[in-house]
Amino acid sequence: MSKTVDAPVILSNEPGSFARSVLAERHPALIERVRGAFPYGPGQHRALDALLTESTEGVIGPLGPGAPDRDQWAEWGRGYFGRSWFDVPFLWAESYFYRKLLEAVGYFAAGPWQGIDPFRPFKQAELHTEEAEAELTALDRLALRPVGEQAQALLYGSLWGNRADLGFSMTSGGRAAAGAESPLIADDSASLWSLLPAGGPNTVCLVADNAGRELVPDLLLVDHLLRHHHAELVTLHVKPYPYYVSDAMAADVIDGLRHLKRADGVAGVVGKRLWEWIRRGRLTVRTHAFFCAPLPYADMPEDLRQEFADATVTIMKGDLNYRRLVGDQLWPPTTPFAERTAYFPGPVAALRTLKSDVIVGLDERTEASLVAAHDQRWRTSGTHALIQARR
Ligand SMILES: O=P(O)(O)OC[C@@]1(O)O[C@H](CO)[C@@H](O)[C@@H]1O
Repeated sequence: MSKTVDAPVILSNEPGSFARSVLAERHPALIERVRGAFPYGPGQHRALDALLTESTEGVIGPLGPGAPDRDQWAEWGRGYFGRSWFDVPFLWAESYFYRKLLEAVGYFAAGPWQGIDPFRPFKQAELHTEEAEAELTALDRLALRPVGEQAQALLYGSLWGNRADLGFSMTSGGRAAAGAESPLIADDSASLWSLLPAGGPNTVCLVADNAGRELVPDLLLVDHLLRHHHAELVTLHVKPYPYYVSDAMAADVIDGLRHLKRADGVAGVVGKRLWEWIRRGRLTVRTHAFFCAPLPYADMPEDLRQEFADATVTIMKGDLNYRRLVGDQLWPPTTPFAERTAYFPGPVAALRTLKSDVIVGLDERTEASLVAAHDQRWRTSGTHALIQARR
C-alpha cells in the first residue's frame, strides 16, 4: 500500500506546465474557433472578448444575474472569485471557462441561441473524416474474426477513440490522432472482462467522454457487450450541456447512431441493432448535472452514487473522467489505482489516453522507463494509454 494521503492539487500557474498552456493557449484558440463556427452577433462577440480578457489577464467574475445555476457556481467557486484564473484549481478553472463560454454565446438565455451547441459543427465534421470512414469499414473484416478477438479489438477501439478529442488536437496539431498506437502503460483488460462473464446478469454504466470519433467506437463496444450477453443492460451517461469542446450529449448520441445506421456493411447492421437495444430498454441514455460539475467523483451526489453502486461495473472514458475519478492532483504515479478509487461505490474501470499530468497505478519499472524515454511528455502527449480496473 502506498503511504500517500494527499498530493498537490494541480493549478495553472506553474510556468511551462501543461495546465498553464491550456488556459493561456488552448482556451483563447477555442474562443477563436467558436467565433468562426456560427454567425454570432455583436453582443456575443463582445461577450467572447470579455471572456478572453477575463480568463487570460483578469480575475474570476460571477455568472450573470439571469444564469439559472448562478448560485450553484457561487457555491462551487467560494474563495476563487476575484482571483486570477491561473491560481485556482485547474479542474475548476477549465470547467468554469466552458460554463462562461456558454453564457457568452447565449446557450442558456431565452432567445434564438438557446440550446445551440457552439461545438456541434466540430463534432459533426469529426464523423466524416477519412479515418472515421476507415474505422467503420474495418468492422467488416473484424466480423470475420473469433468473438473474443472482436471483443478485445472493440475495447481497444473505444480506448484509442479517446485520442479524438477536439480540445486536445487544437494545440497538439492533431499529432496524437495519427500514427501507430504504443503499448498500454497499464492493461487491466483481463480483469475488466472477468467482471463481465457472458450470460451473467450484468449491468454496465459507461460514462462517455467525447462525441464523434470517440463515441462511435463506444457504441460499437456497447453493442458487443449487449449482443454477446456480457451485459444485459447498459446505461450510457452523457453530459447535460456542451462541455470541454467535444464532450458527448444526447444530441451527439443521436448523431452517432444515425451515422452508424446509414453506413454500409457491418456498421449499418450495428447501427440498426443499437436503435433496437434502445427501443427494448437494454440500452439507456442518461445524464446528470454532476457530469458538468467542477468536482471529483469522490463528491458525487447520492442519486448518482446509487446508480454506480447498482452496476456490475462502471467504465469511465477519457482524460477528464480519469482526473475526476482519481483526483486532479499530482499523485506519485505508483499510487495504486484501487487505493485512489476505494471510495467508488462499485467496481470501476478507466479507459483513457493520457492528456494531462495526473497518473496513478503504474508499476515502478514502467514509470522509470517512461521517464527515461520521453521525459514527462508521456503524461500529456496523447501517445500513451491505459486500461485500469478494480473490483
Ligand atoms: O476528457 P478528454 O476529452 O479525454 O480530455 C480532455 C482534455 O483534453 O481537456 C483538458 C484540457 O483542455 C485536458 O486536461 C484533458 O486532457
